[in-house]
Amino acid sequence: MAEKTLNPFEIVQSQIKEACDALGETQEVYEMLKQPKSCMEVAIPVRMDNGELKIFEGFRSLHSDAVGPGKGGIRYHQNVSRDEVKALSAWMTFKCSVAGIPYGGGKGGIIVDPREMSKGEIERMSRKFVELIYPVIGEKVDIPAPDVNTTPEIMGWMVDEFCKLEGEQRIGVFTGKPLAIGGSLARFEATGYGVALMMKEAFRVKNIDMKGATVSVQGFGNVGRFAALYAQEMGAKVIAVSDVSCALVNEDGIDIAALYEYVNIPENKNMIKGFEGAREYDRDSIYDMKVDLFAPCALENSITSETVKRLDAKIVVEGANGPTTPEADKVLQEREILLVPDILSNGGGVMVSYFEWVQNLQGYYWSFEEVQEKQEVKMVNAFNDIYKLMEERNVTMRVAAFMMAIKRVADAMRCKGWVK
Ligand SMILES: NC(=O)C1=CN([C@@H]2O[C@H](COP(=O)(O)OP(=O)(O)OC[C@H]3O[C@@H](n4cnc5c(N)ncnc54)[C@H](OP(=O)(O)O)[C@@H]3O)[C@@H](O)[C@H]2O)C=CC1
Ligand SMILES: O=C(O)CCC(=O)C(=O)O
Repeated sequence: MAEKTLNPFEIVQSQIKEACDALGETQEVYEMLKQPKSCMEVAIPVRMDNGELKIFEGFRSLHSDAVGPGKGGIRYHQNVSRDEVKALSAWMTFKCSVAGIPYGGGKGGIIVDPREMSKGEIERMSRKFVELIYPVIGEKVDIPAPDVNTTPEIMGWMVDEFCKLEGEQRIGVFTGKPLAIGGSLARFEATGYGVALMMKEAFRVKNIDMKGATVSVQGFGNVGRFAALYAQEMGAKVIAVSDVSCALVNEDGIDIAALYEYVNIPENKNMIKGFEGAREYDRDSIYDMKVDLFAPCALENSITSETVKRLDAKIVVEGANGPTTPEADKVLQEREILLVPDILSNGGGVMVSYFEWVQNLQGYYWSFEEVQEKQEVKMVNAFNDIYKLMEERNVTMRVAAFMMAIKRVADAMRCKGWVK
């Protein structure tokens, strides 16, 4: 039977409800958290290269600013919707809370397939989007960053546009910027590096030696490729990866560094298809790999009540936001597969975005090693705290992460007198 809903906003609401119930939280807290504080919708006019005027639909949602300014990426994708952006902004609130950084949650998105646009068109659209959401973003208001199909280069255009409107340098308003204009070392690698750190912790608690442990990774974008690279560096054998073009399989381990170079060759269009060091299958074959650990690093609703039947793994570490549906969550729990939830495992990106913002505000910059060391300490501590709570309360790791996150946000709302 098909699942009742794959709407990410309904999914995040059910996750909030479950954690509020487990915490014995008040109805007021649930009511405050179950929807964003605001969600701006904009129509973005863009003059295309052929002279035609096209209007794109965009959103910026601020879920909560109880703990601090909103924080979260901007996504360019044809399947972006208002509900998706609202859900992603809520996950950001809880992710920042789990990471222990002083932010609330925000997220933006434009309904667009950037593959069909020239670089000039993407730049004009990005600048116009900033002009339109200018009233609701700011260094101490809501701080965007990259997400699916958005890059440091795009952040560079956006921060330039914002500073023009502001009339002064306010570079902390966007993170994930190029290094030359205030980006942080180790931000580009941060989300995938964090996913690999969480793989290491999950192997440790499951008593599996990471050296030689088998891993499959869905998605070979910013998150997937660095998760695979660092996992390999930590000793794991990455036997399968996929993107929209195909799945690649090599039981002896794929040479991820070589694949990384391959996708960066311009004629390969950022896709893994055609790489010679592995066999090629259709992209969804990634679900059929027998592995110790599966890392979904693409989009929402990857592990559903259908695809979960195909998984043969002991651990799932979520690199993407919202890759597992609630029904699939239950099946993983019944099968005693350890799931390290997105709001913990992909929190490395926003954590290093926070470090970038701190460096911008103080005008003093750290080394690559310093950033990664700080990231590792914070993420490993968060893993241990959540794992302990999971054991104490006999809940899943996802529920434990939401419980920890919601408690911190609820405490902040109480201190401000917003809820009882
Ligand atoms: N970037 C960041 O810092 C953070 C990102 N995230 C989340 O991680 C996920 C990935 O983001 P990011 O890596 O930045 O995005 P990218 O756009 O860089 O990469 C997305 C990847 O997913 C692939 N993909 C899309 N659909 C499928 C599919 N059906 N099967 C297999 N692969 C697929 C894309 O393939 P192709 O390129 O061929 O289209 C691409 O390789 C998202 O959920 C995002 O919200 C979470 C935290 C931080
Ligand atoms: O780096 C950031 O601020 C946000 C990254 C993001 O969008 C996410 O974690 O989903």
